[in-house]
Amino acid sequence: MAQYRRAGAAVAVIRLHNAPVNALSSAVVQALAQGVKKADLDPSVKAVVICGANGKFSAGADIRTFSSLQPRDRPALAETVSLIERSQKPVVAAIEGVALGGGLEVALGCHYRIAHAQARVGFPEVLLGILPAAEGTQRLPRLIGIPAALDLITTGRHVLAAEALKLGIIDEIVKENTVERAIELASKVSGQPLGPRKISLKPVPDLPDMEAILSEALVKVKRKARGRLSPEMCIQAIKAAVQLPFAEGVEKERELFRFLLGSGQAKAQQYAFFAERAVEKWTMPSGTSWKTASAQPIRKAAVIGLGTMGRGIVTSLVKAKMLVVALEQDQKQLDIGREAVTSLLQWEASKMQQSGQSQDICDPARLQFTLDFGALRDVDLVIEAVFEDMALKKEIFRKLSTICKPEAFLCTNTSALDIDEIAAVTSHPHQVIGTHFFSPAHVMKLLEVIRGHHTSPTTIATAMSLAKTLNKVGVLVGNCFGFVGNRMMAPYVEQAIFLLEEGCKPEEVDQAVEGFGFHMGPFRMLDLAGLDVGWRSRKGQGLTGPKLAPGTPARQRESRRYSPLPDFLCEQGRYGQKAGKGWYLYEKPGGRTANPDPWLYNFLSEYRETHGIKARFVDQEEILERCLYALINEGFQILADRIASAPEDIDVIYIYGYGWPTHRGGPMFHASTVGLPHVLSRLQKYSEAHPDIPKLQPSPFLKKLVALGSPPLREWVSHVRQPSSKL
Ligand SMILES: CC/C=C\C/C=C/C(=O)SCCNC(=O)CCNC(=O)[C@H](O)C(C)(C)COP(=O)(O)OP(=O)(O)OC[C@H]1O[C@@H](n2cnc3c(N)ncnc32)[C@H](O)[C@@H]1OP(=O)(O)O
Repeated sequence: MAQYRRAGAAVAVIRLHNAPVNALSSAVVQALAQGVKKADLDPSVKAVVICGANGKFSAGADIRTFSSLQPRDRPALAETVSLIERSQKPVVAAIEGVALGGGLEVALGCHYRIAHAQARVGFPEVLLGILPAAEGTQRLPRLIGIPAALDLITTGRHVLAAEALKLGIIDEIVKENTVERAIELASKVSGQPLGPRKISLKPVPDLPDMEAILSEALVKVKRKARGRLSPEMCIQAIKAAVQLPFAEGVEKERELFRFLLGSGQAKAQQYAFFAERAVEKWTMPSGTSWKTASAQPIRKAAVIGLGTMGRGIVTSLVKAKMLVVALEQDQKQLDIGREAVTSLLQWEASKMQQSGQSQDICDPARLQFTLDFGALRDVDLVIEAVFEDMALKKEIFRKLSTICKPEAFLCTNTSALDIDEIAAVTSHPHQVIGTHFFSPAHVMKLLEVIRGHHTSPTTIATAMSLAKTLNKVGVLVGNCFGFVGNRMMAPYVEQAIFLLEEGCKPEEVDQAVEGFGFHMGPFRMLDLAGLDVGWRSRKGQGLTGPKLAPGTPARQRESRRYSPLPDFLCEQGRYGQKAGKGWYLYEKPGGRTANPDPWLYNFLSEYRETHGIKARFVDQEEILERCLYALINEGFQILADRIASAPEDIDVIYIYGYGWPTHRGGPMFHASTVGLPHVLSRLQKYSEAHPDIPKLQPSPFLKKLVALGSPPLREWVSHVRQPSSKL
């Protein structure tokens, strides 16, 4: 838990030990405190070094134990940090790997801090719905001043050693032998006065406009937080550091921590933290899993199509230091794509420079632009990113199947199309897989990885490992129309549009959803994505356009309710932001400010009149419930169909791909929080009111879970019916 040893005659070294990240469990904290006391009592020890095993200082408090923390208790970690600072002998932190959260708080209790050049420090607690509660909100402002402390504590961002040195968090950077150098420093400073090294005794550096800085910070975090409490509480704690003596500031910090810990938000954010890690450990319905499948190395990759998606994918691959071949169909498109990728890479390089990272990502030698399919002969993996046209995709995969080396992995970037149909045209269907990137692909963290019927475990492992290499979260899902993300999105968008028919305005629906915490409501999202995308898909499905049977009622498709509203908008060229008009009006084509549009109000009134719909007032509760519960209901069906192997998969997809607010933990977590019987009863009510909307009819799996007494979320999949044996 914490090893105590002597280094040379006069230095004691305490090494934190709790694989894999030296989380500060109560046993580790206790052992650390014992080590510090032992060193203090031993007259032959003149100085102490604290370090971590396996090249990591510590990733902070053990998050798994938070649910059992008694909010009334003074955190033992805070006691220990204070004990370290009170030590009569100099204590030096030797930081390798990470010092995060409680790990950094331990380091701030030390009198000196040395870090390896690759080490990262930070206070990510805000991302877990809490705040640094081992006196971190009181020490950091004293050490680095209010503006920098506000930035680090309210964003949770990690900083590299170089930036930490600049900020004054650490005293020295070393390229190797961090612990040895710390031992040297400890020996050198032993006997020197410790008072000036105790951060708690320092005043917070004063600034003339302190009040204004704090108020501005509050306005900024409130605007960004979308209902998340922890950033605001972090500011209150930092304010206490400015206004109160250290001990009273610590009391305030504790009070705010207790409040946050007891809030549902902390639970949701911590669930999301572990869900993100759980999805890496994928399992197929056959039982094959990450444990047995091994990924193949990818050194050289190709991207076909340099539209918005392709450009982002190329940028991601180049950033991950791969060799990349970028292919287009004609010179003009290739030149446009090359220019766009170059400017994306320059932008990325400048961002990396600002954060002190090396920026050698733009090395042109690693990136080849071509019109020639022959250049794909030696690539390890191809990502096809042309637009959503099955015939085109099949033509490309047929070609790839003959040109690429037999062991190459063939990925299709699609948001809905059938992976098996694409794989069927190749000679190696087991090496074909869906990789659904989200736009912009070099920014968005989600990668939906879709296994086809024949996709091999090695192909899956390779695609999941690619996600990690690209610094994305890969989630493995099954093959069905829309997979997980878009399949659940469809009933949500459908409800939003039905609500317009019934009397809402787009901004009313968006406000309700944004008030819940989404970054964007459904109509702003549709305008951003482009209304023509859905229109093309509906035409493809024969729901509208030339394939629609003559005489089909305008608002009905196969006895189900259908709204032609988005089709009408597209017929008018209202494709959304890019056209300057869609569900909203924009200042110009490509403009970003969504303004309510009187034309649309008239259009909606006329539409209702034509179809004999009497507009009614719909309250916020109904708007939210119909949109969100329709989406959640589909999530239960997806679990029952084994398209997602666990609720965590769905939640991670929604948090990282669709802007579901993290402090609500994802749709399935949200359902478990509001209670499955509640979700069921609301769906029953709405489906009775709208019997022609099948997506409001409660999923049989949801009903089953309620009948079973609503077991906790982690038990849900054990109640999914196993496919019947073929024997
Ligand atoms: C009592 C309260 C008093 C004071 C307040 C202090 C609060 C805190 O300190 S809260 C914790 C703050 N720290 C963090 O938020 C860091 C969280 N961890 C990470 O960001 C990353 O894990 C990492 C950067 C440290 C390492 O990343 P990577 O190498 O990609 O590994 P993984 O993320 O897959 O993690 C490996 C493994 O470790 C588990 N884990 C990581 N951190 C913690 C932790 N703080 N507590 C418990 N467990 C942790 C993680 O879940 C992985 O395990 P599983 O694969 O089994 O899930």
